[in-house]
Amino acid sequence: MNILDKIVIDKRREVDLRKSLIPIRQLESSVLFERNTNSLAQNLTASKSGIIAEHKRRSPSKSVINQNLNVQDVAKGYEDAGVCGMSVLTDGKYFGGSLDDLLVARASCNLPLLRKEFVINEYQIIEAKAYGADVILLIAAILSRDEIKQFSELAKSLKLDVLLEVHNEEELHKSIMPSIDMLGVNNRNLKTFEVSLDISKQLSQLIPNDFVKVSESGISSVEAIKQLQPYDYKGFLIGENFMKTNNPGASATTFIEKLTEKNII
Ligand SMILES: O=C(O)c1ccccc1NCC(=O)[C@H](O)[C@H](O)COP(=O)(O)O
Repeated sequence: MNILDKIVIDKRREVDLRKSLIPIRQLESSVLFERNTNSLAQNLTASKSGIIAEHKRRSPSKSVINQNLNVQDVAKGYEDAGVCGMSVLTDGKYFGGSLDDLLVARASCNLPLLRKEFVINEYQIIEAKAYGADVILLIAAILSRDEIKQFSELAKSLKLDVLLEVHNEEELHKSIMPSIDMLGVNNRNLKTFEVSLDISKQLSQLIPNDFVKVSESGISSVEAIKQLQPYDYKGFLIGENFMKTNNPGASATTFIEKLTEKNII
């Protein structure tokens, strides 16, 4: 069994447990549920750098990345760096994240926040809103077309942006629908962990222009952004490259400065 299948099996158990502990009506009565959300898609369209910076302690492909930081400092640092949005991993077992991380990030900055999660149930979308997210991730590899439609329409009804993630042509074709705001191409194969920017390059021409294009994973230099820009990507999701340093915010600042110095943006 590949890692993605394992994550989904664990996630189904986890969501059933969470549902039994905190009913939907309780999530819907939280203060943050009433909050006006910020659009990441709009920020990316207006931005030059397009950086979405991630909070990621560990991952199945790299094991430990950084366990010594606090979410508040990371969120403030990313905001000061001028990134367009922040991605917060909320999976505990495989990434060391939590919904509390999302809550702390929400309290620490005004950036649009992406709940980076393996969404397999509507409940997780209501949770995302209740814990301060502005955007949800839907991963085509683990969802049917009907689920993508149902989940993205629910997210839109809650005024959340939807980032739909694909890794190949088949996933892309099953996912195109009006309730998606951004199409993310993951350069990492989530089953084998192989990473290649060529995936973003190959799939870009198949993505209709009505979607904001985001390239995700394996971006570790400004040269990678330079390579991807001709393919019309407006967003670049970067995790490990910032999180492996002692100060991810400073690292994001330097990265954006380099993009300007080298006339990439
Ligand atoms: O990062 C992993 O090892 C991973 C494994 C299995 C499923 C998802 C995984 N990562 C989620 C992500 O999409 C990345 O955290 C994100 O794109 C940032 O990637 P990177 O800049 O390479 O840290």
